[in-house]
Amino acid sequence: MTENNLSEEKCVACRGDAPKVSSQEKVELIKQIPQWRIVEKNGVEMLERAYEFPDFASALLFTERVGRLAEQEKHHPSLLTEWGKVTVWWWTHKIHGLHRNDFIMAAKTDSLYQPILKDYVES
Ligand SMILES: C[C@H](O)[C@H](O)[C@H]1CNC2=NC(N)=NC(=O)C2=N1
Repeated sequence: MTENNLSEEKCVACRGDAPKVSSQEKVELIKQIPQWRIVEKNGVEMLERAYEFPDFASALLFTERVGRLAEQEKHHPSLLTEWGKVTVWWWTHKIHGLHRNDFIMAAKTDSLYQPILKDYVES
């Protein structure tokens, strides 16, 4: 399996006529982000992952960093921030489904997680 280089990729500007990922692409891409699952909500396929935290402050810090990443990439998630937990959903609004960008953003989101926990342990 290729190294998880998804997190180094950049999102492409996505248009309304952009193709959704194919079933085969989904199989390959989801292998690179094994903690994520593909769910369907209101007929829209999206990527979903819940991250655990020791408290609300660290959950909020992670939320802030995911928000900053979204602004940088001009691609935005749905976020549910609770005490000790942040649930993230990625999908492409314009195509009402999954684009490669969503898998890239999920991989980038994963890379924000460990540094938060590490800082917490060391604090
Ligand atoms: C106008 C603005 O660029 C668009 O609405 C962008 C913003 N962020 C986005 N985020 C996501 N996830 N999907 C989109 O289609 C999208 N479109």
